[in-house]
Amino acid sequence: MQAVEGIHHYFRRAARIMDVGERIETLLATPLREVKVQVSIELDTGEIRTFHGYRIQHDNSRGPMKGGLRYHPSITQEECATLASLMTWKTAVVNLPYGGAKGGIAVDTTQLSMKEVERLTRKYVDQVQDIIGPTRDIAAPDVNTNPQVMAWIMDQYSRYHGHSPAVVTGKPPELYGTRGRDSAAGRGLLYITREILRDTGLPMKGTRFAIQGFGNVGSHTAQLLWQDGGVVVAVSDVYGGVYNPQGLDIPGLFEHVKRAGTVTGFGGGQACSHEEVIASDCDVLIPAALSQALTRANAPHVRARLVIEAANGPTEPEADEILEKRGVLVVPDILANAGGVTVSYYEWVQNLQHLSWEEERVNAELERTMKEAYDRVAQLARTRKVPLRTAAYILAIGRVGKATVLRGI
Ligand SMILES: NC(=O)C1=CN([C@@H]2O[C@H](COP(=O)(O)OP(=O)(O)OC[C@H]3O[C@@H](n4cnc5c(N)ncnc54)[C@H](OP(=O)(O)O)[C@@H]3O)[C@@H](O)[C@H]2O)C=CC1
Ligand SMILES: O=C(O)CCC(=O)C(=O)O
Repeated sequence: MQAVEGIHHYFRRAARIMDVGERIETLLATPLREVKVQVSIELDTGEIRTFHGYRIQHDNSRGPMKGGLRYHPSITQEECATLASLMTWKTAVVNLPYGGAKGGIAVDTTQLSMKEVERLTRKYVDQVQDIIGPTRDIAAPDVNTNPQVMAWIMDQYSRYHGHSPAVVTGKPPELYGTRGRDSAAGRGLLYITREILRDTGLPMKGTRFAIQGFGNVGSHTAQLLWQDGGVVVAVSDVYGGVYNPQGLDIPGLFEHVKRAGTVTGFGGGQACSHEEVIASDCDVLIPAALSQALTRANAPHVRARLVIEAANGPTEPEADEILEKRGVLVVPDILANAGGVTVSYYEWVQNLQHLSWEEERVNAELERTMKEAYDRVAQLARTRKVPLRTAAYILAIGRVGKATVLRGI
């Protein structure tokens, strides 16, 4: 089953338990707007190259639409639409006054120079500037985009509409970005991990984590869990993985990645494959790369007691079922990785109010928001006797559905 269908499956399962009816189900599942644009740039060689860009706006009943921008060769309009819907449910789970959106460009940025990525980003903004905006749709980083890309988005949009820092979040702190956004998704995941470990009776100290993906989310997650007493036994990136049953030296690994650009070849552990990371002997598995990491083929081999979804859509429904039957508890993406968009919200609030918060305040607000969301989801899971994922969707669909009805269809 495709990632796209998988996420719709989770939505439909919860909507049917709630008995929202077929018409409301269709309304909530259908994006408000899907935009596909041509993004043509001149390469450094003078050659013209054309890429496809997307921005999908899923729902705005609870506020302006919000979601990241992904640069990846395999991104499609359908995948963007699914990820946009995931943003609607995620912002609702953490009760932010936002809807959901997602965008992307089908491009392999490893083949482009920085100047070319800048031209690509600015051209994309030229093509979507009339449908985004601080009160309409606010972009943010996702796979292969970063604070520099966000700065170009802000600059290009401002050329059309005047100074507009609030059109995008995840900007560099020197240019209206908030303190704490870079590590926010990992930090939010840390707060959720503390809660779930407490509920399952595992202490943080000594608990063994395996993390797939060592980008923004995966690397901050590894560092924060390690600082909190966790033992990170395996990590991987696109080139492969590294494993040490005694725990990887995380500061040493960071040094290595800075030099080598990959976790592979790190001397503090043994090389392992992607699948060996998934099946590694650990207590908690954290997929923090792309969707569909956990499939019906590898789910039977997962040895962790807990899966905490840092990536969006990493677990196929068949894998989800297998994990549930095997008693592996899954903390869903729309709760576990919501720290990123939560701190994006704080950045937007600061931009609108011309304020700059201290990092302590950002982290304290994030902790409160994540704990509150966890409590609501865990309580719903207990009372409804459903998995955490279904409970999170029930909470989100309830909030979005109510806002939709109150506003009037
Ligand atoms: N950035 C954010 O604020 C948020 C991101 N997310 C989600 O988290 C996930 C990761 O995003 P982010 O960290 O921002 O992205 P990055 O681009 O920063 O990092 C992605 C990481 O995944 C690795 N990777 C890619 N393919 C594979 C693979 N097949 N096996 C193992 N590792 C792989 C990459 O390796 P390499 O470096 O070698 O290319 C890189 O380490 C995505 O699903 C994203 O949607 C969710 C919430 C917020
Ligand atoms: O920070 C944001 O606005 C959204 C981040 C994102 O794309 C995500 O949570 O998947």
